[in-house]
Amino acid sequence: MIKAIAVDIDGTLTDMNRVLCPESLLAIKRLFVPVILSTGNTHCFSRTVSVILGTPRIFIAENGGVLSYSEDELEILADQQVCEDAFLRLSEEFILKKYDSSRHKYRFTDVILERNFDLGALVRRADELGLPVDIVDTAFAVHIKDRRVNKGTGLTRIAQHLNLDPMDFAAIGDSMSDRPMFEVAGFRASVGNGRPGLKEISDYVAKKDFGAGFAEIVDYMIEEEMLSDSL
Ligand SMILES: O=C(O)COP(=O)(O)O
Ligand SMILES: [Mg+2]
Repeated sequence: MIKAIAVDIDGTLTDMNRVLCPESLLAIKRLFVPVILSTGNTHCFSRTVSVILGTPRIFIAENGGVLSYSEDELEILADQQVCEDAFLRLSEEFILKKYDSSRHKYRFTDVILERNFDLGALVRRADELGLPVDIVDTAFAVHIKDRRVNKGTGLTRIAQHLNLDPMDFAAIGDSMSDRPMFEVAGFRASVGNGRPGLKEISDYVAKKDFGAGFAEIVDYMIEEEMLSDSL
């Protein structure tokens, strides 16, 4: 039985403009298991989203670099300096622009870039140089992140905190940054707009995109009686 849900924000609960889909809110209201947000966004953004959606203050931010356990308890699990060093090294060869650099001060563990360069070439070069980072494209931004964390390590730690097993979770998402949490969860579902590399390891692929796809997945799990009614 599924005892909790880990859900991505951008491209899963929102549309491509990062606007919340009304279907997402209605679907969250239909759910009777905890909904844990799992996102590449900052902890401040994620916290605000959790307030307006009415989900727990337990969530995964910065792709597992930052975890929140309560209103005021954060855990920082990655080293932003390794990402800054990688950014500087790669900037010697590529014209890279930090995404929304004025708001970068709210990020604790990664560096995010605008998607205005040859991503494949950047990833290859980072590998050649042996930089200790992952470069992940979420379709919204490109993240340079500490290799030691991802949404899967985040989900494993959050599950421990809740006295659950990661297999007790359903994971729902759209991009390759969701793949590590799909690899540890007990049930995985992609929205229709999800990346092929995520869909291929999904147990259920929604026909619909964005929030309508998320709602379709929630309805499927309820109809199939996959959700536990006691935590
Ligand atoms: O931070 C991003 O680039 C995308 O965020 P997401 O993980 O909620 O899709
Ligand atoms: Mg996403």
